[in-house]
Amino acid sequence: MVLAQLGGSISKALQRMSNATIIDEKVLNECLNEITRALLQADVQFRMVADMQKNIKKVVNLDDLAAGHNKRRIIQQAVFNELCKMLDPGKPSFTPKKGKPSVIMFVGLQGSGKTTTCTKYAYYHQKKGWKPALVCADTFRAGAFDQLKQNATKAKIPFYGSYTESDPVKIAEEGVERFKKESCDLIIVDTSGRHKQEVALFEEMRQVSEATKPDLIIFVMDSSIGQAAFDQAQAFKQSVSVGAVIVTKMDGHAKGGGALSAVAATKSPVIFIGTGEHMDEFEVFDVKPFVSRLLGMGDWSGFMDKIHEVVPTDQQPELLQKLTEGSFTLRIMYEQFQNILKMGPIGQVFSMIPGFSSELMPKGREQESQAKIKRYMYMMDSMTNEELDSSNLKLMNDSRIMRIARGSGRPIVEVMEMLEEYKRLAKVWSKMKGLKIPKKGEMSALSRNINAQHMSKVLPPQIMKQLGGMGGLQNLMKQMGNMGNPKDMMNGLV
Ligand SMILES: Nc1nc2c(ncn2[C@@H]2O[C@H](COP(=O)(O)OP(=O)(O)OP(=O)(O)O)[C@@H](O)[C@H]2O)c(=O)[nH]1
Repeated sequence: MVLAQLGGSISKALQRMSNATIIDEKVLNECLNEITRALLQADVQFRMVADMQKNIKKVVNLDDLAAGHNKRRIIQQAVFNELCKMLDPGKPSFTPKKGKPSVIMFVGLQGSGKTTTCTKYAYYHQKKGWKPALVCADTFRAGAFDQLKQNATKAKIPFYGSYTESDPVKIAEEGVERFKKESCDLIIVDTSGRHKQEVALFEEMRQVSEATKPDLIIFVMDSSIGQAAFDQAQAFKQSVSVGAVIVTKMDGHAKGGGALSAVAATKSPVIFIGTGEHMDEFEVFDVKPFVSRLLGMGDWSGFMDKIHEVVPTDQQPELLQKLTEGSFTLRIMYEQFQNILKMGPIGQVFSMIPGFSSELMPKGREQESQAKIKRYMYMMDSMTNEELDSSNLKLMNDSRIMRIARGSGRPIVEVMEMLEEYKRLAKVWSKMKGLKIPKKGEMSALSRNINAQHMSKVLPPQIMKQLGGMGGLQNLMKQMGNMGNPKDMMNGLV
């Protein structure tokens, strides 16, 4: 994975520092120098690295460190924040609205993966119910139109282009106009790839932009781009108003630091990343989880943030009590997963089991979700009885998490995800006040003790609507009567 080496080097530097008995200025400097070297070796721009070092020094107060605070955590947090800052311009990009026509123009260097990414972007939105269309305004590269046509046909997305017209501005204008008339809500314009020295091509890009008045210009960038990245990206930004970035080929082994610099140069957020050549190898990008993974922290900060959200003693005493009483343990979650897998992928039923709502089993993605549940179960297979029977997440310290990841052969971030899921479920269950929580092999207790009031609290609103509100739910539960397990609950539904 791109940037993995950089992440590894930074983590090592932090580890070495935290092994020191006393963290004084010398130790901190050594650590920061090591991080600086790693960033430079990964092709991050010098000025950015220097700024980052200065900023970290500003926020890390050595007196605090001497007072026995968790040094590693403080410095790690500062490094984490700086890396996030590098990738996060602090303002979101334009977000198109379904049903309302938006023109999205793609620009980027030759071979950056622009044409592929245009189709991935269209396909991603099409799956979510949008009506996308593709316009090929790349008249520079022979074969560009054929490539777009082929991709678009495969994904059943309407496209527009020409074999004879050589003016990209004309094609772009015509295409946009046509798809607006056809009520497409996402009109994607692919332009020719260019290099910053190609003045004429930059001028052409400006003209396409002026003619089509895009709502958003996306700069597509190959993650393997090296030191030249910053200047290249800046050249694009200066010519047209780039509003978002997509980084491609994140599945490769390139150093990737250049991509970090280029993102900073455009001052625009990364919105997606490309992770392969196939149409669906495309992911929404989030800065914090990305940097966490980069530093080998898992999504630790998000996880801790959420724990604090969920378990602050003063704000949610009831939840804390539930969690610490052991009412919903990881073992119970494991058993619930077993039940789900036994039942097979039958969408709607999952919403009938408290907490196992559409979030875990999104409709249409049951197979994928099943695989995820299985992975969670492998991880739980690597847990000790103490861990499975405890509902105190504080028990799950770094070394336990690492051990579970190693034992199950899964990345740390997935263990964090699984614990995150547990936390979500524990939260839902805590709302089931007064309900007898099923013990091992006692799933039937759930359906005997549950009442419509409890159920309505945990069912997603759309399911409640489908059931006909509270009245419908009460009827359904009456019908279910003494049915002993969730499978029977399902029979009442389908
Ligand atoms: N591994 C991998 N390959 C990718 C990814 N995105 C694109 N590619 C490949 O990169 C190559 C170039 O992609 P194109 O889409 O043709 O690039 P382009 O930027 O449109 O090229 P120009 O029109 O010359 O500017 C193709 O072989 C793609 O399959 C990705 O996320 N991962």
